[in-house]
Amino acid sequence: MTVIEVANLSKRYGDTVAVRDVSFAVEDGEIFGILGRNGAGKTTTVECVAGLRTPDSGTISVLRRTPRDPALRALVGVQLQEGRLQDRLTVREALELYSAFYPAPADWRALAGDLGLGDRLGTAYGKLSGGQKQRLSIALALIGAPRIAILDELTTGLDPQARRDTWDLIESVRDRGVTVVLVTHFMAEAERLCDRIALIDRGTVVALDTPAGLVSRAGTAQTIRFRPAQPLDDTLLTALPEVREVRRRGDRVEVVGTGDLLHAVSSVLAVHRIVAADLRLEQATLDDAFVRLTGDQTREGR
Ligand SMILES: Nc1ncnc2c1ncn2[C@@H]1O[C@H](COP(=O)(O)OP(=O)(O)OP(=O)(O)O)[C@@H](O)[C@H]1O
Repeated sequence: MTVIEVANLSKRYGDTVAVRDVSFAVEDGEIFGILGRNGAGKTTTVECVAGLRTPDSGTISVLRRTPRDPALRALVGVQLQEGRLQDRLTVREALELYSAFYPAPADWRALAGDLGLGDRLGTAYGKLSGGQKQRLSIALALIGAPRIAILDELTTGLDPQARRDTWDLIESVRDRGVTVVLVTHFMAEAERLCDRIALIDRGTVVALDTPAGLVSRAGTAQTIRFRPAQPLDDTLLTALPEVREVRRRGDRVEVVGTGDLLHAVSSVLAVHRIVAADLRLEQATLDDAFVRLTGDQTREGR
């Protein structure tokens, strides 16, 4: 079931075109990534979806309603980049305050416990670590027991461990049955978490696919290395549409190709009863795909 549908969304600020003709659909229960470098138009897109900005053109439907429908307030939890709280507000006060906004809020004590904030209820926001602030902002996005959570640049500024903890949290949010829209400029984050990704560049969607789909769509080469235990005729491999090149390095074979290369090569080896020893696959990453699909030479904004 589609829970968010964005069709031909455009938005400009004065002379700056922030978003141009963006379309995508988010399915129930998925983690949907909006990935792009700084200034690509990600925040503008999700702010329109959250009803915080008015598009210049295009249509948006969220749970079959228009974004500003008051009924959505309890159904969509939003954690936006500038969601800072007052430094002196404690975790407990913030949670109580926010739960008062909703008709049927989640149990904030349980939520704080689930998010590892149970022992921080009396701590002032200004005294929390970066990771704890992020946990609190996730808790506040979930306090209304929403069906959709929109999380924008959640892990920016966190150290690698706190970032990984936050990834686990996002997965646990999805496991509660909440659909997650995740805005990020971190490739590794999108690759690890997202079921599907809309890759946004200069205000437009340049590709929309699974992480693996984006990698193979970019046509970035992968390499398989192995040592055949029986004699191998290279033409068996070069005949495969997935294979671009077969190289020999001593007793090792290197197969360069695209698509589902590993499956294609291992099927041929199995048919000819050739055992591949020390088999290694060097996979292209989403990082490589990003560079290809956006034509980004500077590799900025990763
Ligand atoms: N309120 C605003 N007024 C004028 N220009 C804006 C405003 N908000 C965003 N922009 C511009 O619109 C473009 C898209 O910005 P947006 O914040 O949507 O991108 P983003 O992909 O979320 O980037 P970031 O990750 O840096 O937040 C940028 O060129 C930005 O400078």
